Amino acid sequence: MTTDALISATGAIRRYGTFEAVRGVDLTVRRGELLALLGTNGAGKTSLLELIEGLAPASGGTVRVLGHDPYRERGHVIPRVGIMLQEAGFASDLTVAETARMWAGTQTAPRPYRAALDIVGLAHRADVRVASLSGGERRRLDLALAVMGRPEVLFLDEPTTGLDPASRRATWDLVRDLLADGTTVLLTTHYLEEAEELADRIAVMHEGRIAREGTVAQIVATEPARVSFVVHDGAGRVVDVRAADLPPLAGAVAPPDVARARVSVRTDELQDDLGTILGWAHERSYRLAELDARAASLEQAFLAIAGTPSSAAPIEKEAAA
Ligand SMILES: Nc1ncnc2c1ncn2[C@@H]1O[C@H](COP(=O)(O)OP(=O)(O)OP(=O)(O)O)[C@@H](O)[C@H]1O
Repeated sequence: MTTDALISATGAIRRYGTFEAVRGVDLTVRRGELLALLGTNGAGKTSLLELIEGLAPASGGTVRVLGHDPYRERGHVIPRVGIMLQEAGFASDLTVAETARMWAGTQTAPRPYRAALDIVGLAHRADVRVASLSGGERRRLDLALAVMGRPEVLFLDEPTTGLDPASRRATWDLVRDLLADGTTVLLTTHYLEEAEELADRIAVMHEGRIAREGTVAQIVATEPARVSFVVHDGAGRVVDVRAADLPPLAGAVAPPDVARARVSVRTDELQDDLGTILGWAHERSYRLAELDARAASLEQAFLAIAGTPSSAAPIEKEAAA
């Protein structure tokens, strides 16, 4: 993977009337990587994606795809990108094969249309009318069309919504194959597992801004780890421990919580504080039953970002500008 950016947004803004849905976003997707754009409903993902796909002009800032303005220089960009929108408008009275063949006719150097249907597992439905496809099969037809022209850059807007687990995994395998072939992918999804499986980097959008960006490890590192346990004595009886009985924990972000004998600690220093707790238990010949120590999950980090109220300062700054 080289470091050149095939997609970049700098201070990108999208307004609907006076409402600013995208509030000065900086984003880069490098050649050959997959960036997953996450965010709560209404965070501005689709509004941003549409700027990058060239479907709408930016109200401010700069957007570049393959070195071009995707809206004003659409003719340079479109032949080199594949777009899988959330809702595709197929002619429902055409068959799958007719739809694919027609789409292939619009591409510069398409895959054979049957090969495109084959890689999404839809070849056996070639003669079925689009109107008769299931929701998941339509999604796969969308994907077949998006990859038909062997795009350098692929936009996937919630590609596995409505797919069963097996089809979802098959789609992930296909995306991995495309990445291995050097395709650059910008993906939006509400499935955190999908982002963890596929993404080189993740950007979490919140209220029109990129709230956090990085690898999964970098994003979860910003959230405290958790340790929880129930203290037993040597005879296996539950010991009624209080928070004040525990040793000082250097990384604890809040006092330990004790609920129905289960002690929970949130800490920024998992290894050190776990060592302290184990030493404390050992000295007292306690057993730590149901001991669970784990780093933060992507879901935890996501929920923490989603629960953050609108960052007042930057918005006020914009209003004053
Ligand atoms: N055409 C429009 N006119 C006015 N407001 C709009 C328009 N399209 C979107 N919005 C608003 O802009 C904000 C961002 O919407 P957007 O669809 O980009 O969010 P999203 O992150 O893609 O959400 P979801 O996950 O629900 O698809 C929302 O508050 C939405 O109501």
